[in-house]
Amino acid sequence: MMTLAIGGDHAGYEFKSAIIEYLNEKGIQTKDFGTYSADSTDYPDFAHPVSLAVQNKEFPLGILICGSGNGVCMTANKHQGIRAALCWNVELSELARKHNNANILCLPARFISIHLARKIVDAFLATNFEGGRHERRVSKIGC
Ligand SMILES: O=C(CO)[C@H](O)[C@H](O)[C@H](O)COP(=O)(O)O
Repeated sequence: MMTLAIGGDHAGYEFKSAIIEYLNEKGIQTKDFGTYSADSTDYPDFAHPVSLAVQNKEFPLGILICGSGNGVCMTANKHQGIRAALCWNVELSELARKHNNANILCLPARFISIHLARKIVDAFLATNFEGGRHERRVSKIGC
């Protein structure tokens, strides 16, 4: 059974709770790296641990959430082997997996609905890397 790493700051707290519940109902386990309340926090404090855990192959994929999604995405992409993608619709989520072999999904909690966030997560988990020409391009990213 798959286990995912998930984390986010105060702006992502409600979404994180809802996504964890949604995934657990589907039989997908999660390791919650925090934050654990809506009190103000700093997104790197959660984005770094999630990224490290995925980088170290403790988890195949991760989900990070903050207000815009940009802060967690920038932080995650500092890690070797991490390809974090900021996705605000289903098509971007599919493309992030198909073409970029993204291993961390970043969500902008202040700009999308939780309903859409669930669909974006579904797409991310259901889509595989296509390889082929994209393999060459991803390898040229050099991470
Ligand atoms: O979006 C974010 C970082 O990219 C954060 O979640 C915050 O929303 C953003 O930094 C604004 O901070 P605030 O303390 O919630 O006003």
